[in-house]
Amino acid sequence: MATEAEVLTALSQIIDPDFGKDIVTLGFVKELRIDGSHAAFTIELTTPACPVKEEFRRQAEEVVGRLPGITRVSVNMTARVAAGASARQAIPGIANIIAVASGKGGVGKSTTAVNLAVAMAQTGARVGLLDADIYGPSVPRMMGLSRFRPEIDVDGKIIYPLENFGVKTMSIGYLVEENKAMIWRGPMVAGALGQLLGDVAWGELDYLFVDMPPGTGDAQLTLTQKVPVTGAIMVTTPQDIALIDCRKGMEMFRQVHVPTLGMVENMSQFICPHCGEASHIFSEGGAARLGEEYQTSVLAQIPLDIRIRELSDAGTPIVAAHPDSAQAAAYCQLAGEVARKISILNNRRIDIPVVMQS
Ligand SMILES: Nc1ncnc2c1ncn2[C@@H]1O[C@H](COP(=O)(O)OP(=O)(O)OP(=O)(O)O)[C@@H](O)[C@H]1O
Repeated sequence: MATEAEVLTALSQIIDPDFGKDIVTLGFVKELRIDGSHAAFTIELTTPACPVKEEFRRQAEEVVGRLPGITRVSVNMTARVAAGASARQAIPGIANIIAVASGKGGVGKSTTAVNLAVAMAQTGARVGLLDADIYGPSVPRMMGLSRFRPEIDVDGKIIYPLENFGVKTMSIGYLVEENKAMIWRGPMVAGALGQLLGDVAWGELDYLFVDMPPGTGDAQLTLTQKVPVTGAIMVTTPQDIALIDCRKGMEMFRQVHVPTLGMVENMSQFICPHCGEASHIFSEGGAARLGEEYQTSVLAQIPLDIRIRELSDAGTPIVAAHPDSAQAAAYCQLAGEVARKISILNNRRIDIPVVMQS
């Protein structure tokens, strides 16, 4: 019969590529039990969106299954998302707040935020989406919730988020007529956003995405200082004018010590639906070059695609409407990359205990 120590030694051959350590040392292996020839254990990852989740399961079954005396291996894959340092102090229950930002307007920031949030929720993570784009809130429409109004408790102190596609959402668009918010100045915007964060019954969330207002003005700066952000994602198109503004956005985050998790190159290419040829309508390669300069990477390239636009307009993000499409796969890749980057960031801040639970 194999011993627990032998199973752990076998499992210590599995290396997490992001942390550069084996999964036993990282404390991922839990609840190990050996019952005759049956070995059962849990692998607890740092995110349910882990891109190598299935690979870990396969390797674990293989290395333990090879041990003499073991004929059956049961691996239970779970995840516990660690809280980012800033988020941990600020809003109880919300582990990580991620700003989805763009230097330039109209580059597809909201479309990206919405599809990213839905893709992340599909992995089993607990996800919220805060529409902080006070001047042009798009989340209600893109999430198919524009006809609904949130419940507010009798004292007017707690606002309940509206949920669709597994994502809890809040938007100024649910509460204020659009043309009223349009004329708000920076401090009012920051005040309203503070309220949307603090007074909303978000519950327990692994990731709260914030669809930021476009640009790098005062309102954005105040917001990044007010909201305890774990990291920021910059959405850009590949054209020079958008990249110049993207650079300004990254500079702004640098100033307020918010790490940039990476960039999303939206509308990166257009695939002709008739002949299948790819055209780089907004140029190519620019985001990668900017990424090198800022020591950050392009997390995903999203094509310019008519269905992405049509489905956003219709209130069913493509990730929910066609989860098996190539377009949805690009957003799922983005979700995996974002989760990875956050895990790496939070792992640097906390000491992972090397304690086994049995
Ligand atoms: N990859 C894409 N393919 C096709 N259309 C897209 C894509 N991304 C965004 N769009 C469309 O481009 C328009 C602008 O997108 P979106 O509202 O997401 O941009 P934004 O950067 O959030 O804008 P704003 O500056 O107004 O906040 C929308 O009509 C949207 O449907």
